[in-house]
Amino acid sequence: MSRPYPVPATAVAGVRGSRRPGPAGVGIAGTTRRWAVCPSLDGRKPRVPADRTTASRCVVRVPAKINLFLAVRGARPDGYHELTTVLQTVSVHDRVTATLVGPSERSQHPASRHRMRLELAEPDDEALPSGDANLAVRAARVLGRLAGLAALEGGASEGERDPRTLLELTKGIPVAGGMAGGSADAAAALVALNELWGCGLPRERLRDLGEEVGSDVPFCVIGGTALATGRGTSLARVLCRGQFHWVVVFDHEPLETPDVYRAWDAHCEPSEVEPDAVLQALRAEDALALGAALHNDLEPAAVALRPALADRKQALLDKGALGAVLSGSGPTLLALASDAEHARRLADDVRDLSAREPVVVSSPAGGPELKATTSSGPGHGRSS
Ligand SMILES: C[C@@](CO)(OP(=O)(O)O)[C@H](O)COP(=O)(O)OP(=O)(O)OC[C@H]1O[C@@H](n2ccc(N)nc2=O)[C@H](O)[C@@H]1O
Ligand SMILES: Nc1ncnc2c1ncn2[C@@H]1O[C@H](COP(=O)(O)OP(=O)(O)O)[C@@H](O)[C@H]1O
Repeated sequence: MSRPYPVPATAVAGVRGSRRPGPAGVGIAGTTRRWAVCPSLDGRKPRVPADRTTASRCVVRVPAKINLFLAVRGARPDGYHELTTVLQTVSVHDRVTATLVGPSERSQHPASRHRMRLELAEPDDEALPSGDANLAVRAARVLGRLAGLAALEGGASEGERDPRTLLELTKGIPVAGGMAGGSADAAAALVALNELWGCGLPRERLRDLGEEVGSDVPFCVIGGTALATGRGTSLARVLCRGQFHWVVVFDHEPLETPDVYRAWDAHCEPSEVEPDAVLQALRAEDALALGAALHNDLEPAAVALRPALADRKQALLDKGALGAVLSGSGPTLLALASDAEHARRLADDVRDLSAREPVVVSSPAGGPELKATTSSGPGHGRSS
């Protein structure tokens, strides 16, 4: 059993101000928009923009993440673990579509956005949780609370004809695979609904809100490459030159993140390894050096739960990967190739390692992207 990691009071105190409305006269976006004060369920008076939002449908494409380096410094008193990790987005994507549904003259009226039900479309993957257990729905509630969307809180309906916000998820990222699929959907939901509901929050503010939903969500909101500390939510951007090419090897069964951290508690000790070699390799666009520097302290914990992962990782190295590492809490494994062509050959060579076909991806892959906005309301009705 490892010793608890001493955490400064500020680190466990909660989200930086995100539950509080801004000071009088300052909107949540910190801009000079006009604001209307709306009642919220818990008596606070968050502010929402009183502008006329015209979007009726927003589609956001969001990439998965991998951990190029992950050191666990110890268990914290709040149930999390203190980390140092280098995160990067990769070209495996989910898509989140947010649509205003209902009688058009009502759902398109700005006031309707203040009292609206939230619905998650039937997921196409049965491994996906429905309702509030889904991280995209949780993210929507966090933003809805800040924006004063009272009906989102209780989900109360005044009837089928009420306008509502429909969230639809199209999954490309494996569920519970260590690639932050749920967190990516939460990040995409924040970006899509920020647009759909006309909140006008800057990306940095959405990033801070993400902390209320999960440790990986703030990174998924900004994307790219970052060094994260604390429970994974204190982020600093990292310079990465060029692109890296990977083979992603999936597993047939998911691994749940809390189980892997519990296995770390049982089997591992805090480590002092630092990410300097990874950071240097990213700056230098040096795949060989990056392969040698890949590191994940959660690997022995995941292997304790799923012993076959050790042999699979060794097989990737034997087949010529520059390096191989568990993605986050696993069970997905990442094999680094020297270029795109090497990645394709490697993927062919490791086809037999798991039941699901390996995929070739590149990194970094940017952040959540607003792919389409369908406009409605006076003078609109077009897609962009
Ligand atoms: C391991 C990592 C590495 O990036 O990613 P995944 O493999 O899950 O993608 C993260 O630390 C996972 O982040 P995320 O999946 O967002 O975790 P959260 O929802 O915040 O927490 C789920 C549970 O994981 C454990 N947890 C998570 C983060 C952390 N720093 N310490 C922890 O001990 C806690 O038991 C927590 O209750
Ligand atoms: N939209 C979602 N997509 C995937 N998983 C989700 C989602 N919402 C909630 N989850 C749950 O979150 C947990 C972690 O899933 P995910 O983020 O995909 O993996 P990981 O934490 O391993 O990166 C799983 O138990 C999954 O059921």
